[in-house]
Amino acid sequence: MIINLSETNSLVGEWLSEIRSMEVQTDRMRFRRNMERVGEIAAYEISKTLEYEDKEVQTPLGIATCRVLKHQPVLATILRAGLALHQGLLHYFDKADHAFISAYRKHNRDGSFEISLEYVSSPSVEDQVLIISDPMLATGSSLVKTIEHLEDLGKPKHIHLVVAIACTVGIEYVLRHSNTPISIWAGDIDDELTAKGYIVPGLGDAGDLAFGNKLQQ
Ligand SMILES: O=P(O)(O)OC[C@H]1O[C@H](OP(=O)(O)OP(=O)(O)O)[C@H](O)[C@@H]1O
Ligand SMILES: O=c1cc[nH]c(=O)[nH]1
Repeated sequence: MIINLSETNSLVGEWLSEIRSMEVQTDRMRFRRNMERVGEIAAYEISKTLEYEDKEVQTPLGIATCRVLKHQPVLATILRAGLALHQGLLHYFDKADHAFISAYRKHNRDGSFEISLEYVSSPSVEDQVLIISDPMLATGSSLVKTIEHLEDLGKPKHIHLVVAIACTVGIEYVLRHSNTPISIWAGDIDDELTAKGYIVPGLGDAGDLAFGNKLQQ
């Protein structure tokens, strides 16, 4: 299932316009906060797909039957660009366990790159609903490598990918390579990818915009 959150009229369109805008991007705090907001909305939408159970709650005046989550999802993110989006999901799924994965593009002299995955800290994902956040789904190689690694630690029941901008090529690549049912929640979807793996029109380099330029590795 692929959900483009910009397809229906909502504030997501407003936030995406700021996230993409060269003028507004210079305000790093707004860039990160808008990423959080996309994560918050995705969390709310994903919450409608999860399992619930009744819970009796004592109020000052009586007993209320409330619908509460049956199981908490596991929230995973890819360092470093995913942190703000992850924080948005965490605002809503505030009781969840977390996984952190470091994946970055290691560039070769000829301009090509491989994904280097160096740090993984994760709870068991066996039979869990796993929500992975990463702002950009470009070629899809970072997410596929991350999913493969997490799947080695256990078989999740379902994977939800939360991204700010997804590229159609990357979406197809991820769906082709996963062994687990996947839903992709994208703030918006673009069709073009440059030879260097940047989404067009996209937004630029999400990690650098949120946290500053990094030295090339
Ligand atoms: O779909 P892909 O082609 O794999 O590209 C997407 C990756 O690129 C960005 O990370 P980046 O490598 O810029 O790392 P950063 O978090 O250090 O900025 C982004 O956060 C994704 O992880
Ligand atoms: O367009 C892109 C592609 C990968 N990573 C980014 O930050 N931006």
